[in-house]
Amino acid sequence: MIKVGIVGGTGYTGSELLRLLVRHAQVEIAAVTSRSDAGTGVADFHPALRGEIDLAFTTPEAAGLADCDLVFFATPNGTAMNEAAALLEAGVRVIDLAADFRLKDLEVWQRWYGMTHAAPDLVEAAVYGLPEVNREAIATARLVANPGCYPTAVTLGLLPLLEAGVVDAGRLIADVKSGVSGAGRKPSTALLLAECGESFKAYSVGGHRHQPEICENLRHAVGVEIGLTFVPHLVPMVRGIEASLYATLQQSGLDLQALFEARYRNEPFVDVLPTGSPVETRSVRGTNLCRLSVLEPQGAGVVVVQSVIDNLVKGAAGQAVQNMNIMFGWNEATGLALSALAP
Ligand SMILES: NC(=O)C1=CN([C@@H]2O[C@H](COP(=O)(O)OP(=O)(O)OC[C@H]3O[C@@H](n4cnc5c(N)ncnc54)[C@H](OP(=O)(O)O)[C@@H]3O)[C@@H](O)[C@H]2O)C=CC1
Ligand SMILES: CC(=O)N[C@@H](CCC(=O)OP(=O)(O)O)C(=O)O
Repeated sequence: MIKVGIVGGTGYTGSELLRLLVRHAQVEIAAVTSRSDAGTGVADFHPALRGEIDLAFTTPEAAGLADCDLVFFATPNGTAMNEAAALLEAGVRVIDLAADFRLKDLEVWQRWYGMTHAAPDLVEAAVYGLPEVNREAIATARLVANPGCYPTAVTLGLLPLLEAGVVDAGRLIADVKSGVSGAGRKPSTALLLAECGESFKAYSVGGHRHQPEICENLRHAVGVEIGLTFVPHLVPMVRGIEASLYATLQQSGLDLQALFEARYRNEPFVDVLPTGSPVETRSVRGTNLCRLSVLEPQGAGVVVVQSVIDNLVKGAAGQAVQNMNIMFGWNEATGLALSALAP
């Protein structure tokens, strides 16, 4: 049994961590923080957890995080970078669900996140927590940068094509849609039902901070420069990401289905669907799965990959638990045997 702390237990990814960790056989939740709800019972705040947890939220300062074996930061960007060094020094392992340690290029990070990095030394030491690429490094990591939700869906979808060198890496397109929980629980007018319900829109078309994260992932994995047009959209649903990915094939006559099946054959959380199967977010809702489909419509030389995840699970908390399992040498799927909530 290890002791874990969760910083940010009232947010959407913190809630999802709680849902997964209360039933995790190897974990004791020792502390859950919220500055605004300190003193409130965790199960009073999250009624779905009644009978599962007997703790109250504390402030981060009073949480005794240095006594934990592992601390998850489910906090806004720019939070963990101020706290991680002291925890690591105290022997605590850290998984940050935000973007503080995701990009190795600090200049790019500072431009996109609009702040000066408080712990540049730790950026180098951090391991990007995408198990399908970095499993070995995650196993020995003290600090894991949990990937972004869009980058998880897009990277897993494009990786087999780029690793095999069969598409033009300079002209990739990711047309991606997210449910509103991707924006977090903090109130904003744009996320009111009357603003985003019965409507569908693209946003950040001119540039989104996940584009450099995806490019860095793919460049790191395959060693070639990546050109990617990434356009996110907001869909009036709560959970889920669907990524439609387009790439120009440089070879003909490929068995794309076999390529994808071979790449992910041993991956517990990537499911390559049979050709022609429906690819829908509800098939992964509440699970840690990424489901993929690959096609070359009309044999026209353009490959279309569809990738679906639950942004709060494989896109955040589930992937963080998967990383924890790897870091502590447990079966990677511990606590993650989840059925999809469909319909
Ligand atoms: N939502 C998603 O689908 C995904 C989110 N992420 C990332 O995960 C992180 C958390 O996201 P999400 O759960 O949606 O965010 P929320 O806005 O829903 O929750 C944020 C949580 O952090 C706490 N918090 C805020 N500021 C601080 C601070 N300075 N110090 C300590 N605690 C703080 C809040 O509680 P309080 O203010 O009371 O302390 C709250 O519990 C973000 O970085 C996000 O970008 C990553 C992948 C997917
Ligand atoms: C729908 C929506 O608003 N999505 C968020 C994704 C946020 C997120 O998860 O950001 P990180 O992964 O970088 O922490 C956005 O586009 O800003």
